[in-house]
Order: sequence, then C-alpha cells, then structure tokens
Amino acid sequence: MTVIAARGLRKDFEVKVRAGWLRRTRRTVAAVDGVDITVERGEMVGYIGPNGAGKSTTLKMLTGVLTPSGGEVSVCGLSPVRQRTRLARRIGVVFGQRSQLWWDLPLAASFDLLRHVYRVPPAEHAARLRRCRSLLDLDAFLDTPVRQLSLGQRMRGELTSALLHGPEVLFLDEPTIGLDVVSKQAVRGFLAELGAGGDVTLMLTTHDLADIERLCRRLLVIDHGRVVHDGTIEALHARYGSRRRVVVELDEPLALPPEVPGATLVGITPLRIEYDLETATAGELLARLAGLALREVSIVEPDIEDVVARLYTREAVTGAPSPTP
Ligand SMILES: Nc1ncnc2c1ncn2[C@@H]1O[C@H](COP(=O)(O)OP(=O)(O)OP(=O)(O)O)[C@@H](O)[C@H]1O
Repeated sequence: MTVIAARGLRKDFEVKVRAGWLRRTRRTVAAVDGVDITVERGEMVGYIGPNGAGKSTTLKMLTGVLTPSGGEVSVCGLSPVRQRTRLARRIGVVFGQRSQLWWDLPLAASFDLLRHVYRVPPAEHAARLRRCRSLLDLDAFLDTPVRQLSLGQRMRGELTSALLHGPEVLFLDEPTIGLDVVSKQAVRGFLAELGAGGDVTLMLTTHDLADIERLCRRLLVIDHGRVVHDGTIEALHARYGSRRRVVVELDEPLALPPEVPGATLVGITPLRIEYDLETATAGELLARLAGLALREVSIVEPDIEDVVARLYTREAVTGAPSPTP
C-alpha cells in the first residue's frame, strides 16, 4: 500500500537579490523542482542531499507545513495542506532543530498534554509511553523541564512525543544532529526497532550517513531540487563503481603478486597485497592465492561516504538524473 505519493512536486521561493549598490530585484528559486516519490507502507527511506538541496522543503510539503507551488502530493491518502488536521493524527514529525514540546513544562507533562491534544485513549498512551521510556531511557529526566534538557535528552523526548498518538508515517528531519555517540546509538536502535515491525513507514533526512546505513534499505538523493538517485545503497555503489577491497597479509615476503582476472592490484608491500574486486568474487581471488603463505585476509566494504561525496560532486557538474534501478 502506497503511503507517500508525490508527482512533479515543486516549491518555488521568491527571494530578493542585490542588483547593484542599492538595487534589489526578485528572483525565483526552485527549492524543489519536480520531485516524484512513492513510498510503500513499512519502508524506511533515507532522504539525503547536500546543503540547500531541498530536503527540508520536501518534508514540509509532505507534512502540510508548506503549500506546493506545483505537482500532486498525498500522504496516507490525504492532501497534506487541505487535510492537515486529519493528517496530523496519522503522521509523526520530528524536525531536529525545532521542538514540539512545551519548553517550561516537565517532559512528562508535555506527554500528558499531547494525549489530550490527539485524544489518545489512556491505555494506548500508557503502553506507547512505557515502550519509549524503556527503549529511549527516559526515566532519569521525565520530571525535568524541557528547557533544562540536553540536546540528546530532548531529542529522545521529541521522538516519544511524535509517536504517542500511534502514527503510521514518521518524518524525521535530522534526528541525530548534534547528538553524542551514545545518544545517536540509542536513537538509531530505537528507530530500527520501530521500523522492524513493518507497520510504521519512516522517511528521514540526515547528513550522517551512518543513520542511513543502520536504518534505510532505500536511499533517495536530491540535488538542486531534483531526485538524482532512488534505489538501494548497493545500487548506488554499483552505479559509482565502488569496489570491495581484499587485503591479504603474508607470512613471507613476496616479490611479484599474482595477477588475478577480474581483480585489480591496488597496493603492494612485501608482506601485504591489496586487490579491488571488479568481476571476481573473494573466493575466486583466494583460490588464485592459495599457494602463498597467507597470514590474514580481510574484506573491506566500500565506504558510503566516498560514494555519496562523488555523487554530490559529479551530479552537480553533469546535472544528469540517475536511472531508477
Ligand atoms: N523560506 C524560504 N525562502 C526562500 N528560500 C528558501 C526558503 N526555505 C528554503 N529556501 C531555499 O530553498 C533551497 C532548499 O532549502 P532546504 O532547506 O529545503 O534544503 P535542505 O536540503 O534541507 O538543506 P540543509 O541540508 O542545509 O538543511 C535552498 O536554496 C534554500 O535557501
């Protein structure tokens, strides 16, 4: 079942630009420039792109905060702007930089208020809160006013507040921004558990690619307001020619490493050789090296940071959209 559907989604902003010492003229910026997105129920989708690419603007249109300049959009079968109140009951939203908690109230009181705002039956609210308390470790600061919480504590509170009404879709804009390593792990673990159930659909923007690796099978990359990749992380690696690397440590020095069809020799020292796998498998490579005095063999997976950096720069130059895998 499709829960998020956008066709030709656009958002233009009018901005004033300097046109001389004192003169300013208006210019239209296409923040989102004809985006198509289809997300099925239970998917966990990472939405990434360089600064200013249009991620937040897209999420704002999907959640009814901004009215699109063009295109069609529906979330849970509803029109986000026209049916914003109905939609609010079916989605949860966390914008990392902004709070939906009451600043002067203790966290627990904010949660209680949200129960009334969304008219959640007390038993359901209590069950969801219990789960969040244990998975996000909230108990130590439930009675602390929100203004006194650390960023990591507040973020855990924000996630809880977005979930207490039992949303079908969760939109997260930079959910781990500024968090320490432990809080990041807690938040990722929590979201992974949430997604594993298959009932909640999750769409998140992030600049931390570890979020994506941990949570999302599918990756949407946006640049200059257009989707330039829609597919799995593996498809992204394949498209950019990422290679797995096999590192072989030897017991005895080797003068001339063997040539292996389908693999490229990329590093040689007397006791260590490295190959990038092109078409050969790791097994085929090792079979070729069987006669050598092998000490250790390790396989290094391609780094998503590298491939995404290449995608951001290359697409910026060519502007070429990717084929959908
Ligand atoms: N209210 C606004 N008025 C004018 N321009 C805007 C407005 N909001 C966003 N923009 C512009 O639209 C473009 C996309 O912005 P957006 O915030 O969606 O990017 P982003 O991908 O979320 O970036 P970041 O990773 O930096 O958060 C940028 O060029 C930005 O300057």
